[in-house]
Amino acid sequence: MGDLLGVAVLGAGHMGADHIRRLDRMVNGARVAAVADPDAARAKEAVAGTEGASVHTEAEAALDAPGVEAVLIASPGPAHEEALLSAFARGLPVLCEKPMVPDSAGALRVVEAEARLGRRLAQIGFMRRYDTEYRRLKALLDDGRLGRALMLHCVHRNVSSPPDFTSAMLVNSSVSHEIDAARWLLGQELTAVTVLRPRPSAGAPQGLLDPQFVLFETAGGALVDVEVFVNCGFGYQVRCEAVCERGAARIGDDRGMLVTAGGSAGAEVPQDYLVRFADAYDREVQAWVDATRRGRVTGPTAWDGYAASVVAEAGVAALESGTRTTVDLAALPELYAVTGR
Ligand SMILES: NC(=O)c1ccc[n+]([C@@H]2O[C@H](COP(=O)([O-])OP(=O)(O)OC[C@H]3O[C@@H](n4cnc5c(N)ncnc54)[C@H](O)[C@@H]3O)[C@@H](O)[C@H]2O)c1
Ligand SMILES: O[C@H]1[C@H](O)[C@@H](O)[C@H](O)[C@@H](O)[C@H]1O
Repeated sequence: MGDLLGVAVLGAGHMGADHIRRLDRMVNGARVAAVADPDAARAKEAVAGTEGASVHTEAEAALDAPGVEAVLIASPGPAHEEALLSAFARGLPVLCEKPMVPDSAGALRVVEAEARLGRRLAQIGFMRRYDTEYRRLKALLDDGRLGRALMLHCVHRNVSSPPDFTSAMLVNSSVSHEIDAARWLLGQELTAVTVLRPRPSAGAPQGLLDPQFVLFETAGGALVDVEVFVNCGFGYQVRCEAVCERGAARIGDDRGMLVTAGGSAGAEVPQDYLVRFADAYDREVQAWVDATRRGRVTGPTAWDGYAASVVAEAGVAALESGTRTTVDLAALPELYAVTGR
């Protein structure tokens, strides 16, 4: 390994371009060695000002480019399985954006491929685990002061959804974060899901079932509810309140700069995830680079990515059928039992 970890970034869209900037300017110990995007112009624009990065239209070409020692996958979810398996075949450590693989059969193939290697190579991009407020909530729940957690009340609002966003994606793209956060905060698997929906907002694109109300049951008897509203129009808001036996704790209240002017006072509300979770993404990528340089893999596992896909798939089935749907996970491979969550 050189002085700086050479990273190939696959996908130079919203997230990919932000991660390229982060690797180039924010994170210590890494450099962008190659970028792949079928849209070459987008890839070139994303690396403008970045020294020494080769540009490719094929992911495989970027993985084989000189100086590549690790991979950051930021292509759309359906492209992740092939990219992960290609990285595994080359023994390259990977940071893969969520969802790891949107369909659970593909996600299981990734888990099985890594289990066959007998060592972890993948960290999954559930960045909320690196957010300061989420980490404080996790520490509070773990120390037991409030007793057992009984319920999580979650809110996940986006200003607007991208043009190709579907009703299923409210569950398998947006709520995938709450699925992972709930599993992590509670240390329990999610076992069943029900999705209710009020009348769609007039502010949502025609035909999009937005908002939705998602209710999860957990193996330990807790309940997790999520209001997901991806065309709320007013701000990017992610909240979570844990209700425990001896107290409650809430994170995600908008406590940005308070502006007083013209006879009123108001807090700023972030407009997107790149602002709200900027620090979390920085810490996530720095932790990945640091661990990779030490020959280690930490953070959310491929099993966590698989579990999120299975729960999300049950959620989409529940949305479509209007009925409570149970979650059926495969057996946990030894690799993840040992590395734990
Ligand atoms: N962690 C988060 O909060 C967060 C936020 C946004 C997006 N994401 C995830 O990041 C990923 C990318 O999302 P986005 O919003 O940047 O999408 P995007 O559409 O803005 O960008 C995706 C890019 O990937 C390119 N691409 C398509 N197929 C490819 C392939 N096979 N190999 C390489 N590049 C390919 C596209 O041309 C496009 O430039 C998705 O998995 C998404 O769910 C995560
Ligand atoms: O892909 C994005 C991303 O994961 C964001 O964090 C989430 O808020 C959005 O709803 C989702 O569409």
